[in-house]
Amino acid sequence: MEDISQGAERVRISFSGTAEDAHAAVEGFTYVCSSIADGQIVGSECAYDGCDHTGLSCDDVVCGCVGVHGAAYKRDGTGMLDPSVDDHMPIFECNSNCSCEASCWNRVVGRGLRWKVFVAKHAIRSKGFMLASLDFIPKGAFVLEYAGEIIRADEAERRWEYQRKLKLPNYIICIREHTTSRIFRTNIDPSVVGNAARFINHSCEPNLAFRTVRINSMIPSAALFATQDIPAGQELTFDYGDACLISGEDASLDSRIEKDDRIRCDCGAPSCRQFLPYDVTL
Ligand SMILES: C[S@@+](CC[C@H](N)C(=O)[O-])C[C@H]1O[C@@H](n2cnc3c(N)ncnc32)[C@H](O)[C@@H]1O
Repeated sequence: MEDISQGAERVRISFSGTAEDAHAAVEGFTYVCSSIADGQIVGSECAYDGCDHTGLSCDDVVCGCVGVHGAAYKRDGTGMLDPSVDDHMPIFECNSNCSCEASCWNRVVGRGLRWKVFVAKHAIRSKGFMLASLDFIPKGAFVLEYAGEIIRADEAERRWEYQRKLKLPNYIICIREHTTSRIFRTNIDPSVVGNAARFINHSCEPNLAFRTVRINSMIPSAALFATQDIPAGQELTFDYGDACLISGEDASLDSRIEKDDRIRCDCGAPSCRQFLPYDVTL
């Protein structure tokens, strides 16, 4: 096992395999625990007000954060998503301006990785590396952020075109949040600067799903939560078509692309859609 994590990650991320495999996995990328945005991205400097009740736990009667934005987590301090809350709603966690305790139940993604995960070569060669869990992870738990460079749409398109021409693996995801009046789009590229989430493969029947979580700025963290109980040793997957946080929209994307550009999906799920979802807007 070779450690590829950055010191600030709360749980060690290790690689199982040969030293050569470990080297190949981490070659050419820098480890970060959460996404980084350059100065051109609007909102990266915008910290919002925190709550003010030193030493107390937050509840929606006294907490400004939860009172304004609503609560998504159970209040029992386990960090689990509350299943009764609409899973399309963005999450606002207590942030660095809040005076509540570090153990506040509304701080989950902000506290970082809690489970042990590892990178390994996938048994199916075409899938390259994969990420799997060393721990049992319960349904509703935060697993890890999809961290990388936050880039503008034109830069995402340029990078994607480059990767497509060279037939390189695609790591860029575009998260879309739909409101009644507009769509907020966040492009994340972990190709060169990223964390262990860049090793997560697609599955048409995944065990993780995205939620957008705002902590210290209006730029969301793309946080992956367990959608089912995940036994220790199981591969972690998400649906590449689900980065769009509105149900159903990705279904139309496959029919609008060139046949040559499609990557055959080897997820092996009974409902496999045969090709990896593809975002034509990149
Ligand atoms: C975000 S990367 C995932 C990590 C990648 N396997 C690696 O070795 O770094 C996405 C790439 O992994 C491969 N991939 C992911 N899921 C796959 C699947 N279900 N079937 C086949 N290839 C897959 C494709 O090459 C895709 O472009």
